[in-house]
Amino acid sequence: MTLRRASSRRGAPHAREVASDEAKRPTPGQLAHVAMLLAEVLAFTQPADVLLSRYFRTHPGLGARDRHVIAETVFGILRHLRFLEYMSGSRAPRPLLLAYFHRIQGMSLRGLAPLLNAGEAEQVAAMRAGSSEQAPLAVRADLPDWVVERLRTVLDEATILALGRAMQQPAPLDLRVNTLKASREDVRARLAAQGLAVTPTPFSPVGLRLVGKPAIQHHPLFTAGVIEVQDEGSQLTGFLLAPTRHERVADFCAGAGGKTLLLGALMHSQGRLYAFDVSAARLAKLRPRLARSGLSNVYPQLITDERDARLKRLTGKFDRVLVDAPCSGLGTLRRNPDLKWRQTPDSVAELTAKQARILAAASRLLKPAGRLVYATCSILPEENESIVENFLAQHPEFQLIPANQVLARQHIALDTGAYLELSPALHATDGFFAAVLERTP
Ligand SMILES: C[S@@+](CC[C@H](N)C(=O)[O-])C[C@H]1O[C@@H](n2cnc3c(N)ncnc32)[C@H](O)[C@@H]1O
Repeated sequence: MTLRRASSRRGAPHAREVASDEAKRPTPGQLAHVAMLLAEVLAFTQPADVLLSRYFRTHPGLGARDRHVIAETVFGILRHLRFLEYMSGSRAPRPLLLAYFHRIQGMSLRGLAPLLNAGEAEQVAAMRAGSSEQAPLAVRADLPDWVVERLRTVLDEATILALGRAMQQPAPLDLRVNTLKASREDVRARLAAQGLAVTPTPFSPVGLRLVGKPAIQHHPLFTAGVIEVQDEGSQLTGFLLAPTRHERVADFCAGAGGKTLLLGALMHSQGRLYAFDVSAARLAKLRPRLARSGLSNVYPQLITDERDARLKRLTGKFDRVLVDAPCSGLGTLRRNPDLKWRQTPDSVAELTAKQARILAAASRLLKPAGRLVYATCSILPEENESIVENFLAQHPEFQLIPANQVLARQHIALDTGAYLELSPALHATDGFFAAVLERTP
């Protein structure tokens, strides 16, 4: 409404609006693909990015522009699903995507008209009138009710709303510079000289942040192992563990090795760094990254689970252990907006039991005075501080070392208190949690 009045005053009724609607308007073909893909995605049986890749493989005729529009629209709808459902009163693909173009993309009814089927103009007109101002907090924050309930135990309403809204924004692309191969400043200067908008990350001393989403995977700096893609929050776990040369270090849940590579570089490729994981497929992805990185101190180890006999033989042998625990991933909604609808209270209950078992098993690897870092990319208190508090209650031989002090010793000016707790609303990182624990000497 406001936009219309403003246009009329400038004496060119709707001209800008029409031009902008035309730029935003998908083709009927693109819209049909979005509706088909959305029907699969909204079943929430598999991750949205997996379904998206499969859809593009089975529709090879789609051009780059089509793929871009389809992917952006599906992810845009997932980011705003709760609000769109509230506005359209439906979870069917067609009303959701019309609500998305009208209420999120700001397309007018007139702009949408060429795409509408019979009866849909009335539906869209009804959506225009609706407001979410009076809606429950969970709708305004675009989060499931059960997540909001749990957040309410530790956060006030305004913080939950800010968090939910920040999670709706796409994440920037954070890079980690492999300091074995180059300095952050050198890499920044090279990327800037190529016209990329790049700035140093505010907290991690080895991070760079890129605006937009340039395809960095084929960049010579990437293929030469000088840069890796890694969120700034993840980078900071390395600085909490702070491994030094000549130590024996374990990355207990190494996966494809995002944090392993950073730890190896902080150790200057010296000492011994064991990368444990239960997934052969994930450890296999670590191999080419290791080859690019130039690290020679990393030993990938496939284990059956946290009770593997090999781990028993290593009891009391490590100086530092990182537990980057399997978690709900609810801190990564900027990248994986479908996760908020794929996780449930039951799946989180299973995860918390596993997290407690893994943390207890990993702690047994430490020498006296050894350091343990427990980290998740979750925002739920039960996966974070509750796990740590229960662990400390059952393991009096460990104590909590304030994360802000550990970071300050490394000249990282980031004070979120005794725990590292990052939020996209405050720190422009994923939602992230980490605690530093030390075994008494
Ligand atoms: C959050 S991901 C790790 C991500 C990885 N650290 C990185 O930075 O790329 C959690 C990992 O824990 C592994 N995992 C699950 N159960 C485990 C267990 N019982 N012991 C060790 N690792 C486990 C999963 O296979 C998964 O790779």
